[in-house]
Amino acid sequence: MAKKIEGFNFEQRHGKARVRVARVWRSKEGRHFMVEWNVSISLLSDSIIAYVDDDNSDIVATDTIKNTVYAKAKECKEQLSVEEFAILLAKHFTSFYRQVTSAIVRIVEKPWECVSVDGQLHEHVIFSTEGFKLGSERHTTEVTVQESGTLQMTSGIEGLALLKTTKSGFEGFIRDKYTALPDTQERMLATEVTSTWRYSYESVFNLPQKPLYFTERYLAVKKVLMDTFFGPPKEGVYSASVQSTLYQMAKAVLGRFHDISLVHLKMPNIHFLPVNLSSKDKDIIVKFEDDVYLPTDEPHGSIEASFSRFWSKM
Ligand SMILES: O=c1[nH]c(=O)c2[nH]c(=O)[nH]c2[nH]1
Repeated sequence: MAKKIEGFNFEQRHGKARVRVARVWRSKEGRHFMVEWNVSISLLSDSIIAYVDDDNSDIVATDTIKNTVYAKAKECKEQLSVEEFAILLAKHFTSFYRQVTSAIVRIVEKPWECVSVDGQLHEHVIFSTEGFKLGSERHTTEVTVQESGTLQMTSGIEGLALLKTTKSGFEGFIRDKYTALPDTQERMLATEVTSTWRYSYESVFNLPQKPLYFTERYLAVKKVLMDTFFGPPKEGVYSASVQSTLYQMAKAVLGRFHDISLVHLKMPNIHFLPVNLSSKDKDIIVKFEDDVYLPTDEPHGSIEASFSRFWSKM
């Protein structure tokens, strides 16, 4: 909350950013589960004496904030979702310290996946898994918890790179003296999806109790996003633009998951340029026939949008 000091508005928060922690759980059967989290915490309070009076008596040291991440990871005896861990931390800071009015916890989970050999989990196949390999897309979450227990909660995905080699076109756009792009009904469509979705749970006292509920939700949302991008397995689905595909993806998420009230999608259009090469004397070296492309990182088209239900508070 903004405070007035000496004729100025003043807002403040403090915390620790990028606290890295890994946690392993070992089941009775000898299976290993592991997560690696990168945790950033901000604490909000009404106290400004550290800023204006050189009085640190209301400050939770950021070193203490960091240590709490490890202590709470240790206390979690059962595997839990990244969302649950974020809420657990935020609840701790708002209930343990009278100065703290709300806590914002953001966590990025590194995509360690169990290694499977020939389709089976490695190492004594049934009883034990100790091997992991790094995947690509990352599961994210950000929760804000107030001392009253009021909750705002989003989850998301970063770095979900998707590409299809057909069933994509772009035509009928504005044509003027600067336009060079031809209409096409056949092109490569490539993007790297960043998405966040807001859950409608508004209190820490009113959350699904099923273990790993939010991990399951994350996997289900990812599947809906991907299935909508690619369409049904045999026939696929035609994309008239990144905008249209993005809308279909967002609509599918809101249509499918009743406890998601808002979805934001950022989908850069990563260009694969047709290669046409000819020599100085006009001999054609390479003629593009939807086969040879020049992949590029930049520039890229930038397309993003948010969709929410009418009753959403956002
Ligand atoms: O799907 C697209 N949307 C655009 O807005 C755009 N602009 C462009 O040059 N190519 C594309 N493709």
